[in-house]
Amino acid sequence: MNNKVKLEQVNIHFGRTHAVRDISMTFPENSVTAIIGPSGCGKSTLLRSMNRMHDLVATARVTGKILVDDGDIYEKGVDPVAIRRRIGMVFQKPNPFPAMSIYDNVIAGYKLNGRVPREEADEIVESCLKRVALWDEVKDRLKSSAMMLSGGQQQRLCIARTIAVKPEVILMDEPASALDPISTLKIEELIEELKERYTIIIVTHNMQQAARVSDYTAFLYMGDLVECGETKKIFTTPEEKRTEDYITGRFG
Ligand SMILES: Nc1ncnc2c1ncn2[C@@H]1O[C@H](COP(=O)(O)OP(=O)(O)OP(=O)(O)O)[C@@H](O)[C@H]1O
Repeated sequence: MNNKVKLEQVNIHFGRTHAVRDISMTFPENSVTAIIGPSGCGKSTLLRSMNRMHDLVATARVTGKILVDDGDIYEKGVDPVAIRRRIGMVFQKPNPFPAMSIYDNVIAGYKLNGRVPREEADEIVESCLKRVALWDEVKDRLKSSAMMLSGGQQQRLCIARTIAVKPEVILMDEPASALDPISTLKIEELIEELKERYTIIIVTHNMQQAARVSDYTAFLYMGDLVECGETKKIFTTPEEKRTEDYITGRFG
């Protein structure tokens, strides 16, 4: 399998805090990789480095290489906005644009490329909403505010907005942790489907969720990558004692 994203000796500092320490690993194309580990171990920090979110944080410093299709996304001259289009992000709390309708939320990012003919926009909205299994629930109220939707529906809308810009990689930061069990299940099923087209990297606190949705798992502890490999192996026969202690609930 092709490696879509490759990290080479990635270090991330916030001022004097060394949040991510010398991490090298790969993320295979069309697969789901879960990043797990106790609170504060650097999961979100690592995830955010993969679409240059730290550019917006004055104290943050990212060193090493982050390669997508072998191109370093931090290389001089690379436009971070173009990177964020290729590498989309879904956050913990659903964040639809509150003043926009359901329809406008889906097409908002795509429209940044320029004017979009009505028919093309209609097609994109319908196909993206179908792909996140929201179409049947909202097709009769596309012009209603996105804030009228439930939390789980809002999160699926945000995923529709993310895929509308045709990303290659989708980063998800605890995408279901603010949702009820049924909405969580829907998001997990959706992740399974999305990996056919995208490379997915998900941060989760929920070990069962990591075991259910991911093909590969990376375990981080205090900024270090302790172990990374096939999810089945990490959860049954991990190499490192710290991994075993964490997944069996002995700490964290
Ligand atoms: N913007 C920031 N400024 C300063 N320090 C930060 C910033 N973001 C993260 N950190 C620090 O980096 C370290 C890693 O934090 P991070 O949020 O990545 O952990 P996490 O594993 O995602 O935790 P959680 O599971 O609780 O969300 C922590 O020590 C945190 O305080």
